[in-house]
Amino acid sequence: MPHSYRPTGIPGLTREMIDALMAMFEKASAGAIAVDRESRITWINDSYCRLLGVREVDVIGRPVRRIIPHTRMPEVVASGDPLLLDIMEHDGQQLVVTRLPYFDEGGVVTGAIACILYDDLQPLTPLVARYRRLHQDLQAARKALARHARGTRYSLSDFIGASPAALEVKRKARLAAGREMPVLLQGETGTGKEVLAQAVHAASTRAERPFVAVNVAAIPENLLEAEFFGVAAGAYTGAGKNRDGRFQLAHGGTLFLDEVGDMPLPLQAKLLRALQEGEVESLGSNQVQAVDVRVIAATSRDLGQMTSDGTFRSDLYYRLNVMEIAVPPLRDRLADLGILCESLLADLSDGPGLGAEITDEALALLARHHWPGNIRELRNVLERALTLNENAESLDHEVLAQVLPDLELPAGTAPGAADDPEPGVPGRGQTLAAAVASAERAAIESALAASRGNRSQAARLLGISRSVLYQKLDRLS
Ligand SMILES: Nc1ncnc2c1ncn2[C@@H]1O[C@H](COP(=O)(O)OP(=O)(O)OP(=O)(O)O)[C@@H](O)[C@H]1O
Repeated sequence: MPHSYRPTGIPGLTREMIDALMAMFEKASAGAIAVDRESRITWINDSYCRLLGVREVDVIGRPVRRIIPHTRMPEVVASGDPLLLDIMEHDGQQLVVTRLPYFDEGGVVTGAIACILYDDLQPLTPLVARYRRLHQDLQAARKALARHARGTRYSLSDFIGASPAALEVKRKARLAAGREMPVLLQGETGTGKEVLAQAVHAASTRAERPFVAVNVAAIPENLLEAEFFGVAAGAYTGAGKNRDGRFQLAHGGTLFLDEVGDMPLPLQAKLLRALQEGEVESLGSNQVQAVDVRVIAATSRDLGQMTSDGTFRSDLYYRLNVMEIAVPPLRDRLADLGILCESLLADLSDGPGLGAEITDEALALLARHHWPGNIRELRNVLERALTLNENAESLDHEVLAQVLPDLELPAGTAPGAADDPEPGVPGRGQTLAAAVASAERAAIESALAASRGNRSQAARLLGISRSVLYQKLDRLS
């Protein structure tokens, strides 16, 4: 066997030094053993003999592996490197061991010594438990980082709900994740379409690739094409270099087309071509680029009706609608109100078990609201209630009655309303910015309620463009 050398200048332990340490090993360890350069046993103490169930005379001179099959002493002899801490299995028992090589005067490995630090892992339980916890935290942090890197925050467990309607949505989402087909998510604003799109991506084989979201309604019409397909250098004044569109950015991954029903007809034709051919052409370029993109589209509008009206291409509709997931409005799954509130309150207070609970009367009050803004609106309502009720342990119906837009509640159901500010009217002690934000929020929610969640109509009622309404909704969520 080739013998290892200690690099010159770095003294190793000599047999003499080991002999001096032997007495300590004898006493402190649950067993100690030494081997020569051929990994034959040269010395073994009584406690190790007892542990192995052998007699010293029977093992001296024998290859150590014959007596202790899982020992790594031969490795230490061969490499000259110590194995300071290791767990070795022997006869179903786990032993914590340390192994050190020793050297002659010339720095050549002449053997190794091993001793058992613990023959019972019990004293190490707190350490092992701590290690496990740290390991789990590390895994969770790695996952969160990976999600962040690929642009998703949600997985399927973030779609909260246990009602039959919610379970059906999750079942379909799981099915969609296992296939490559396009998915169309149909549902009102704030029902969780983006949560689902991200969850489908995160559970699909494309999970490690990009997730790129584009809200068609939020982008001014004249910029949509460049946003989707990119711009070639010199395409127009100011286009200094090539700029990738969302399609190119999503290559290999998933493109989430939110509010696809708001796409102008000419762009629908280009989108259809990109999906059919798997290639795109940047604005101002005459070259096509191959793209491999899975599309998940979402809409709050009735695309079927739009195809009959001629405002949405039926060929594109069939292309996108290979698998449809109808996401129910909150009012149709009120059974989920309790767990939704629990989860949203935990989220708003930075962790489960922290923050306020919600009383049964408060839940009953919430169940009477129509929820035009769905879960986004529920989240906002709870957030405002928490602000009003900062130090209380539970949110009761009185607090919630103050923050629910009264439009959607029968008259007289807001106890204490006489003392409260009108919706949209600043409360005492509010800053101007907070008062303006709260008035704006109330106006938007009222408009959404009046238009039953139809955002184009709500934007008209508010006298703003759809894209401005979307920007405001984004800031509110
Ligand atoms: N089932 C759910 N469980 C927990 N949170 C949800 C759920 N659905 C929606 N949310 C929360 O509600 C907010 C709105 O969700 P999301 O953006 O996915 O809705 P959307 O249907 O895409 O809305 P829009 O059509 O207006 O873009 C987010 O804060 C999201 O976390």
